[in-house]
Amino acid sequence: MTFMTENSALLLSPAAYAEAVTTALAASAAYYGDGTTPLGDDEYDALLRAIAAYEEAHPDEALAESPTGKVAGGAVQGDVPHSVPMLSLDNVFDADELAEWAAGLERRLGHPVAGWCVEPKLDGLAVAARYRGGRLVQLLTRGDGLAGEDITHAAGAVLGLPPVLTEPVDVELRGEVLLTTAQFEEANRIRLAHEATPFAHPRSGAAGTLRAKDRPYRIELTFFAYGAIGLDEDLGHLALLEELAVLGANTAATTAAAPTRCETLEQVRDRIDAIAGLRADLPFGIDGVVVKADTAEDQRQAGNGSRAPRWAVARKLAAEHKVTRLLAVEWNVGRTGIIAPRAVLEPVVIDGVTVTYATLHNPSDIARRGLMIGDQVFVYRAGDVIPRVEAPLADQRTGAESPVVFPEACPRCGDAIDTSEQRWRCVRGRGCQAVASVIYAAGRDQLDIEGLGGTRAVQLVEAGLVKDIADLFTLTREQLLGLERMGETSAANLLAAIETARGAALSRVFCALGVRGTGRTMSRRIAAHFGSMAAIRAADTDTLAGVDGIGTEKARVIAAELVELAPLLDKLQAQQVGVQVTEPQHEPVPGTGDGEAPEDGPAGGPLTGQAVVVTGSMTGPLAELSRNEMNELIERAGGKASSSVSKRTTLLVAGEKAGSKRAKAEELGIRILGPEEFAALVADLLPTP
Ligand SMILES: NC(=O)c1ccc[n+]([C@@H]2O[C@H](COP(=O)([O-])OP(=O)(O)OC[C@H]3O[C@@H](n4cnc5c(N)ncnc54)[C@H](O)[C@@H]3O)[C@@H](O)[C@H]2O)c1
Ligand SMILES: [Zn+2]
Repeated sequence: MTFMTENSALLLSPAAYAEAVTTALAASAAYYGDGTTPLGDDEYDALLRAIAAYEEAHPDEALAESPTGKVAGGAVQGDVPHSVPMLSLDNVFDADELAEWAAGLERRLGHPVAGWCVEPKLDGLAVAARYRGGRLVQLLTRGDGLAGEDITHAAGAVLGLPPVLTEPVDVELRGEVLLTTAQFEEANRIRLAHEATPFAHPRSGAAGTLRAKDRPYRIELTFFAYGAIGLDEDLGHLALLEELAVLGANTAATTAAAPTRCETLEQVRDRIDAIAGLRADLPFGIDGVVVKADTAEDQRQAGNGSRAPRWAVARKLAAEHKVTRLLAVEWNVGRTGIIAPRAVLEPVVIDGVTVTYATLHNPSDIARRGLMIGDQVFVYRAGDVIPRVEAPLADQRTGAESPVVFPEACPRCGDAIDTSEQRWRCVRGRGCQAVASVIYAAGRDQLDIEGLGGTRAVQLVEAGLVKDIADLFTLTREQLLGLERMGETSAANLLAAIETARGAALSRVFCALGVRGTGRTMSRRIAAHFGSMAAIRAADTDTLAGVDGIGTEKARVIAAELVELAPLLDKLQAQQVGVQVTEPQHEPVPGTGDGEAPEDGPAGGPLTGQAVVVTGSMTGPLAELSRNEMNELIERAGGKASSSVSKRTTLLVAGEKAGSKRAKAEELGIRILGPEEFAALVADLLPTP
């Protein structure tokens, strides 16, 4: 398919236009049929906008079967005529379009709208439920809007749609049938137990379930009423909803996103924002917020178009489900030895965020969903949840897909995998991590323990002497001498190096922990911000987010890691590691948390107020310093170290072979010093060799 981009799509030829129409019709037929469409809703909407734009530019070429202006895009039919047409809704995509739409409505009315109702746009299927004498006699789909399909057989499984109303009235209820999140999960549990393919997402599950006739199992759905025919015609919309609830039907009034009366457009916008904010926590999916003129009088006066009423509009929210390709499955070993699969995706933007990875929970999850590498998959992301792969679009397979390869040995240490539980685990458990974390912690930019390289780390872990980095500090000479190829001298040297590490700066000890999302720079910032390990441990997510460069998301990860690391941190504290306060203390400066202001470090140092970047190789007194040590030096001197040159950079230390950073600094007129000049500037702070 040639068409894919959002919003910007243009159809350039009659052939492209015809292809787009065919694609849209096929997608709609699948969407309203069994829900197996290959397109995400955003893509479908963009496709329709492109088709409409082409038709506006070339009115003579418009095809009769075009979806433009038709309920359900003209792709579905029905054989039971509706009492009153079941219409769709016009869409707006932002606050400006909403204001424009409202102004148009008020122009048409010739007076301001006498109050609005704002309610969730439930992401399911529209149905009409006919009651005679208070008894449910027929359930219909929307179909093409004029006639629907009879789905009365499904009524018994729909919660909120009473078989008998509280009053013996003749009425037709209209509303949405959907699978709540819990019903969706239960549905897929049931489907898998019956060896049926899982539903790709809740809406398609609802569509399939309503139309299915002879399933050997029952899947429960939920109804929300939002309209009726045959009640008092002078009821405003909110009053009508109340009446429906009295009759026994479920309405959105029972939810956190309850329909709300708004007097002004500003209140409407606030309520839309509020409902959008609730979205991730609602127990069912919404794909927008519906704004309706509330009074019956305004509705009558505005009237209906052929596809949609003129007194209501849907403010669409970004889709939470997107279709993309599963490129690979990665296997990551966690701290406790859990081996977890992760989906690598063709990058896809969901609600403004580019998603490249998604969780797959555990190996059986992959098997259960029948995923294959190369599959088109539905990916779900809402609010702060970790994106997850919902299901493959099995009917989109080309034959080029390949099975997901499950690891036979631990991807980190190569030892065996314990597959007896749902979550796989390296047989070494935490020990699997131990070697890697000891090597990392002993590294030059962390605890800098000379003589503790890869081989030694493996030896120590295998001998059972070291399970985590705290164990290093209780090693004895006798224990070391018991190891192969360990003589008196090496043992003494190693113990001495470990003893030095006991007094390492807080930033280095923190860095040695290998907390996810914190490298050297971040560790220095955290250490400088809090000043002690106790203060870091006491910090909650909000406090952590106050550290320059840590967003809320990262703060949450760090806080969670610190909780997980508590036993290790206790051990380190007992060993007096990282308790020495060697970090420059500093109070966060309010109002300067813009990411680049040189705010860290003690006042009064030679680099106070300077934003410093180092490039090229250092010579002279600085020759021995790693880049991290250079950055530590800059911060000790009151400056702020950064790795890239920007307008805010005030000083570049350029050594030999300085390249593009130097050029950029020259271009920006930034002060440049050679290593020797810089060394002179900070001479008092240089480590004594
Ligand atoms: N992915 C695809 O292939 C594909 C194909 C066809 C349609 N679609 C999606 O469906 C949309 C068009 O479908 P549509 O015509 O059903 O229109 P719609 O979903 O944009 O809006 C109209 C429908 O909203 C529903 N609705 C939910 N809550 C409501 C409330 N509180 N008050 C009134 N109505 C409410 C009703 O069912 C109504 O028929 C497209 O914008 C697209 O996102 C997707
Ligand atoms: Zn392992």
